Amino acid sequence: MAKERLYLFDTTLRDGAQTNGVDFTVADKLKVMGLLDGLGVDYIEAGYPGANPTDSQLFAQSHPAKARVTAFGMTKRPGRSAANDPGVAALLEAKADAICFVAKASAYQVRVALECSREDNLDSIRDSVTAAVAAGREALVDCEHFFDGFKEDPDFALACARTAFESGARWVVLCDTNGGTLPHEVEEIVRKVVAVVPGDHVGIHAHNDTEQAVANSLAAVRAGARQIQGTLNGLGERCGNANLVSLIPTLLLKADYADRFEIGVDRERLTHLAQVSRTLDEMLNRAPNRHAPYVGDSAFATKAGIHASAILKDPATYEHVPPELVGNRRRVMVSDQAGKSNVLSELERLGVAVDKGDPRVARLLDEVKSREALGYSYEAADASFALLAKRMLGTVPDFFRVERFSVKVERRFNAKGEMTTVAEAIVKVEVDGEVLISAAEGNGPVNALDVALRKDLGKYQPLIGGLKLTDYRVRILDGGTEAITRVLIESVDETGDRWSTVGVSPNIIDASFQALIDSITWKLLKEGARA
Ligand SMILES: CC(=O)SCCNC(=O)CCNC(=O)[C@H](O)C(C)(C)COP(=O)(O)OP(=O)(O)OC[C@H]1O[C@@H](n2cnc3c(N)ncnc32)[C@H](O)[C@@H]1OP(=O)(O)O
Ligand SMILES: CC(=O)C(=O)O
Repeated sequence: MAKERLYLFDTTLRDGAQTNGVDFTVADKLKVMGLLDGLGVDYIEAGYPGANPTDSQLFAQSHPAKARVTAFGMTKRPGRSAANDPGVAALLEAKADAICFVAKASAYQVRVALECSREDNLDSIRDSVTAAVAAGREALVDCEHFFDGFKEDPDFALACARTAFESGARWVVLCDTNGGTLPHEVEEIVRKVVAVVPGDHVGIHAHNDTEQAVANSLAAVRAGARQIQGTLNGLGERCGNANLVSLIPTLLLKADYADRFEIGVDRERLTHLAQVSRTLDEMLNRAPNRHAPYVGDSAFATKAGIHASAILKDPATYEHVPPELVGNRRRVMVSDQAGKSNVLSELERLGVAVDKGDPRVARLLDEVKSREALGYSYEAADASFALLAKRMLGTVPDFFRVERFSVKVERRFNAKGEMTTVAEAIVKVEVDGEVLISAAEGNGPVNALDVALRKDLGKYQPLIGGLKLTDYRVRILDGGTEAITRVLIESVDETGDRWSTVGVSPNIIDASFQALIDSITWKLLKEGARA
């Protein structure tokens, strides 16, 4: 049986731009358009020409893309014709393949927000769509508040949808604008709409206010809608829009959808999905959601020993799809929830071949569990675990020995007479029988200690030149005076490799020192340094 075509409409650059804290530049938008086009979405809603200088500038140039570049804006205002409406004029002038008009589809919204009559609203839809089609553009109508409007007055909501379709709109998009509609309601209402407007002209635009935007989009498809609007990483107003990064793999990998529908994204492009998702987060300076379905760091990670044991026999035992299909990877972590299988898997990743029956595996696992009881966390500190494992297997040389360190924090007047806080550290290390003393200042005690430690490591100095600290996290594990501090440090080197190390102590400087020493030692081991 021939598959039906399902269209993907991305609004990362329009509804996504309405996300609290998100602010795209023209350059950002062009980059995201490239990512989306590479992925294979059908429509890219790039912004709202006339609403702000960024979007006006963006739509002043044409965009050679396989996807249909779409300009968003409202229908003409009541009381004037489309030909006399500056908002509609900006849309018609925009260099775009398609125009998506937003129009109210709720009698209540028409009365309260637009303060016009129902007939005026229908006229705005009719006149605006007709003008866009006459100008040779593909027209879409986002029927705002459609589901709430339908519950209140189905005839008026349907009249809005029908007017859009009969005026020439290629797509009539049903919007759950306030995001409160549930999947069973969406399914029921969309079935009624497709009896009036053919399903291959109906789209769904779901918001995530009850965390069901993805489920609502799938419900609409089951009921007959054939366009899904959504955003990368679920960006969007308030709680966001339907997340295309979750929807795309579901449509391609789950039989109920994959067997019936074809989308513009193919299995090869799907392998870039995790990268696309991370690139957007990086551009927006947002920490990626570790628990994001399909693409998050934890999406295919397991801590539990029982799971790890089965995964090593066959990954399908605990994975709903293979991670490589979406460009993600499997992670088997070592922690206090682990069994020997977790340790073996991690050792294999580190290139260490050990037999499951080797008593050192059980000893290493016991050591990890006792240390985790003291506050260490190895699942978040891959390099510290690797060092612990390699030490127990006897393969870590003593590259250097820190004989002593001191750190001083002083608040004093500087030369300009301003009060400043200065941190200074002195470190005495022995490398190959040679004693080296380094002193450094820093913007805080840990920074001063880090700089002093890495200032002179004798013969190893050329190997650690590109090492940098990129993240420093502190967690106090017990309250009160018995508090234990856990420090997690992330480091990066000149090759872009990243690793994390951990230190635990009642004293924050001491905990930081342990994590710093592990980081340097891991770098030397990675470089193949010899003692
Ligand atoms: C559900 C959604 O996400 S819809 C998308 C919403 N996105 C945005 O609003 C982002 C971009 N918007 C903007 O930059 C500005 O709102 C602009 C430039 C579009 C308009 O700005 P202003 O002219 O100052 O109007 P303002 O934003 O205060 O109010 C919106 C006006 O549009 C009217 N309006 C709202 N929807 C529609 C519609 N579908 N058709 C016609 N008019 C509409 C409102 O009634 C209101 O009219 P009023 O000024 O007579 O009260
Ligand atoms: C159009 C739109 O973004 C909405 O109704 O949610």
